[in-house]
This record gives sequence, structure tokens and C-alpha cells, in this order.
Amino acid sequence: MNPVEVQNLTVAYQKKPVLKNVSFTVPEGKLIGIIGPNGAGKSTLIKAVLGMIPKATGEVRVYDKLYRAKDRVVGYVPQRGSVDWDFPTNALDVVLMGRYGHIGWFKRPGKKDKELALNCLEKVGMQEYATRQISQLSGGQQQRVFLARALAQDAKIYFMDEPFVGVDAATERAIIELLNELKQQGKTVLVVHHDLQTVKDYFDHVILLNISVIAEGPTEDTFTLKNLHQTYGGTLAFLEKGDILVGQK
Ligand SMILES: Nc1ncnc2c1ncn2[C@@H]1O[C@H](COP(=O)(O)OP(=O)(O)OP(=O)(O)O)[C@@H](O)[C@H]1O
Repeated sequence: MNPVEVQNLTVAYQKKPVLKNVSFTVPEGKLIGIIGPNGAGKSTLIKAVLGMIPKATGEVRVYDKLYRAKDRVVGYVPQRGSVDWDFPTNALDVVLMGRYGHIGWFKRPGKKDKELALNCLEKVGMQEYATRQISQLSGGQQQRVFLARALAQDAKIYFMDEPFVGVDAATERAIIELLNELKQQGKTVLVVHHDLQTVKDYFDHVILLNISVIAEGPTEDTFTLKNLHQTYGGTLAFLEKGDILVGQK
């Protein structure tokens, strides 16, 4: 059974399609990169899959069943920029929100939930910031708190929207270690990612997206120059040592 199967997904904003007939199947227990230029529809894809925005057409199946948020099998780490960080709450409470599906919205989190949430903060190196207001955390620390919240959800599948943006090298390493840990636990993790240099190191499988799926499959076979050219068009450029750049000539 595949963790995620998307069939013929089309999404439009104000009648303008931004995703057209997107179909793909995701293998279990892998790290999967969702790669494509700005405006390719990567965030839209995640939001549509999770039912946060309406689909014009298409179907999303999770473990062979039509996706329902209440089944709690999917965790989500939104783009940091899309979150209101001035909301008056501390790091521990943000992580505890990840437990609400388990606790039930009208019950208060118990000692066990708090311990688990603290444990998740510890895993991302943020335990000492548990009582700090989230507005008073740095960008990288906020990102770690969001990852801790996803861990607290204890989902089987995770969607993460650009978790590496604006973090330093140490935090990036900590995040990728965490992703590998999730993979070792058999979880499936889909990550929107922009840095083409690290794609081969980080991901087992890639989905190359530009409004439609240009190619998808194991990274080795799929992350090819030909497919990248097709995905990024004229915005791709290469440095002498083989680095791939986007948005420069
Ligand atoms: N709420 C919205 N209303 C109208 N158009 C939108 C809305 N959100 C996104 N779009 C448009 O849909 C397209 C896809 O946007 P999306 O954010 O999914 O792209 P992306 O691949 O995640 O881009 P980036 O790499 O820049 O984050 C873009 O052309 C964007 O301008």
C-alpha cells in the first residue's frame, strides 16, 4: 500500500490553474523532495493534498483511503513565513498543539503529553526554550519548534514546506538528521526543497514540479540535467565546478 497517491489533481486560484493534472505515487519509508521553481505550485500541492484549499479536480488517497484530516496520519510543517509568530504562546504550547489530535480539543494536556512535548523539544535541541514566547525566538529556533510539534503529532507521513529556509548550517544538519531518524522509524517524509546542490544527498525520491509533474521517481534516475532543464527552463545556470544555480545566467 502506498502512503500517498495523488490522481489528476488540478487547483485554480481565481479560475487560473496553478496545478494541472498532477498525479504521483509516493513510496513508503522514504525521504521525498518536492522540487521546482518559484511559483511552480509546491506549497499549493501540499495544501491541496491536506485539504486546506479546494481542488478543482482530483483525488488524494492515503494508505489507499480517501484522505481525511481527522485520521491524523499526516503531519504538516508549514512555511515559516506563513505563520503568525506574534501569537502570544510559548514554545512548549506550540509543541503541545501537535498532541491535540491525540488528546481531544476540549481536554487539557496531561503530564504525559507535557513530558512527550518536552522530549520532542529536546530532540531538536530546544528544551531550554520551552517557556520562551515564540515571538522571541530566532528564525532557526522557530523552525525547530515547528519540527518538534510535528514529532509530537506522531504521524506516519509528514509534509514539510521548506524547513531549511533561513536556518544556519548546524540547524540544517540537525533537521536532516531528524528526517533520517523519521525515515528509520518507517515514516514517509515529503519536503519542499530549493537547494539543488543537496537534493542527491538528502532525498531518496524526487517529484519535479512545474504546474504539472515533469518527472518523479528515485533521485538517481530522475534528478537529471535533462529533467532539471525541463522543470526550470531558462532559469538554470551552472558554475564551473558543476554547481547548479537557479535564477541566474
Ligand atoms: N492565495 C492565492 N491566491 C492567488 N494566487 C495564489 C495564491 N497562493 C498562491 N498563488 C499563486 O499560485 C502559484 C503557485 O504558488 P505556490 O506558493 O504554490 O508556489 P511554490 O512552488 O510553493 O513557490 P515558492 O517556491 O516561491 O514558494 C503562484 O503563481 C502564486 O502566485
